[in-house]
Parts: sequence; structure tokens; C-alpha cells
Amino acid sequence: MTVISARSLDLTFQTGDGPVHALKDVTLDVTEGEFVSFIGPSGCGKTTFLRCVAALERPTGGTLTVNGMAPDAARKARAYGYVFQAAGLYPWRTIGRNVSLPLEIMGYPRAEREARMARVLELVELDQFAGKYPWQLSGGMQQRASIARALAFDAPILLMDEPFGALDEIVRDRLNEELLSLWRRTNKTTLFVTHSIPEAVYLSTKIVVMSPRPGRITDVIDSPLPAERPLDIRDTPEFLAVAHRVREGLREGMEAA
Ligand SMILES: Nc1ncnc2c1ncn2[C@@H]1O[C@H](COP(=O)(O)OP(=O)(O)OP(=O)(O)O)[C@@H](O)[C@H]1O
Repeated sequence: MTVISARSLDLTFQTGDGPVHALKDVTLDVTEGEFVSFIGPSGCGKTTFLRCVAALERPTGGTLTVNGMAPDAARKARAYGYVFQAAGLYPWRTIGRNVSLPLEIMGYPRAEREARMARVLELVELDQFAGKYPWQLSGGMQQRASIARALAFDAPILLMDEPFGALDEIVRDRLNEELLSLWRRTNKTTLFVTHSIPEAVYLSTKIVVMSPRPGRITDVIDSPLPAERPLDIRDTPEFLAVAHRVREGLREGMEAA
């Protein structure tokens, strides 16, 4: 089933310095349960595309459906959870109360909030930390808490905008492994923005390579890698071949821009 369908999507921002063509002719289908990474240099429209899916930006051309609905309707139907680059946890709330905040806003009864909070904290292996405050957790743990918050209302789609960009390499590796395992267990359709080629290749079933000025898709790679991916898969010829194709796509996009 197609979860996200973009047809000739265009978005031009009108700015004081003139128009900025952030997305040009973006056509893409994402099917249920896929893990799709968006990779490309700064300004190629990765975040803008995610924001269109989330109905936070309105395209100036083309069509976009999310779960068969207009993005506005999908947002009202709570079709997605959103994870940002900064964990964005409220320092005066415990981890548990941060994670259950969207459920409070949506009016879930207390017992259900507690049950859902416990379940998602267990999913990200933070069940022992529900009563701690954000500053008592490492950066990686805070980011896991923000993933738990996005999962709390069990939306079918997970939108992740560079969630691990600010973390060091070792922590990032571990979170990549955990995210892959989480995705397998929950089967959420995931859209993931990154600047890292290894991260995109390691995580994805599909990699969308983008280039700037104007922001457009230059390559879409269906990953030939198996579902089971230990971290050392990154040293295999299959992995390196996909990484090479992504790198070439990025290079050609830059030359054409
Ligand atoms: N609200 C806005 N108003 C005007 N221009 C914008 C707005 N949002 C984004 N842009 C411009 O649109 C282009 C695409 O931005 P976007 O943030 O989607 O890129 P990106 O690929 O996510 O970049 P990065 O990797 O740096 O996050 C950029 O040139 C940016 O300056």
C-alpha cells in the first residue's frame, strides 16, 4: 500500500531576496513499512519535503497524499510522529511526563497515558528512566526519549529530521542499530533525513538522493541489502557499492547545480 505519494511536487518560497525554489518536480512513492532516507547537501529541500508531508508547509505545485489523504487531513488523523534534530524535551518534566505530553494534549485518560508511556519507554530501553529529568540523561538517551515521545500515540508514520546529527560517532552507531531493530519490531513507515552516507545506507530500504538549486531528486536507490544488518555489514562489498552510488549521485547533483 502506498503511504506517501508525491507527484511533481514544487515549492517556491518568496523571500526578501527573491524566490527560493526549495523543491522542484519531486515525484516519489513510499509504501507501507519502508524505511526511506533523504540525503543531500544543505539546502536541497530535505526538511522542506518532510514539512510538506507533515502539513507544515504548503506546496506551490503538484500533489501530495499521506495515507491517501491531503496532508492537512493526515495531520488531523494523527498519521505521524515527528522527531527533530534537537531532542526538545521540557527540562521541568520527567522523561515519562515528556513522553506522555502529546497524549495529555490529545486528551487520553491517565491510565492509558501511563500504559502507553511505559510501553514506548521499554521499546527504546529507557524504562528505568521514566522518573529522571532530561539533564540526568546523555544526549543519546535524550534522543531515544524523543523517539519514544513520537511513538507514544502509535502513528503509522515516523518522520525523523536528522535525529542523530548532533551525536558522536559511537553513540550514533549504537542508535542506528537500535533504530533498525525498533523499526523491524514496529514496522512504521519511516522518513529519515541525514547527511551521512553510511547512516543512510545502513538504515534504509530506499535511499533518495537530492541536490540543491533547485531542490530535486537525482537518484532513488532500492537497497539490495538483507533485512538483517549487523554493524559490520558496512564493510561488505554490497554495502560499499550502494554507498558509492549515493556518493556519485551527490557529486553529479552538485556539478549540475
Ligand atoms: N520558511 C522558509 N522561507 C524561505 N526559505 C526557506 C524556508 N524554509 C526553507 N527555505 C529555503 O529552502 C531551501 C531548502 O531548505 P531545507 O531546510 O528544506 O533544506 P535541507 O536540505 O533540509 O537543508 P539542511 O540539510 O541544511 O537542513 C533552502 O534554500 C532554505 O534556505
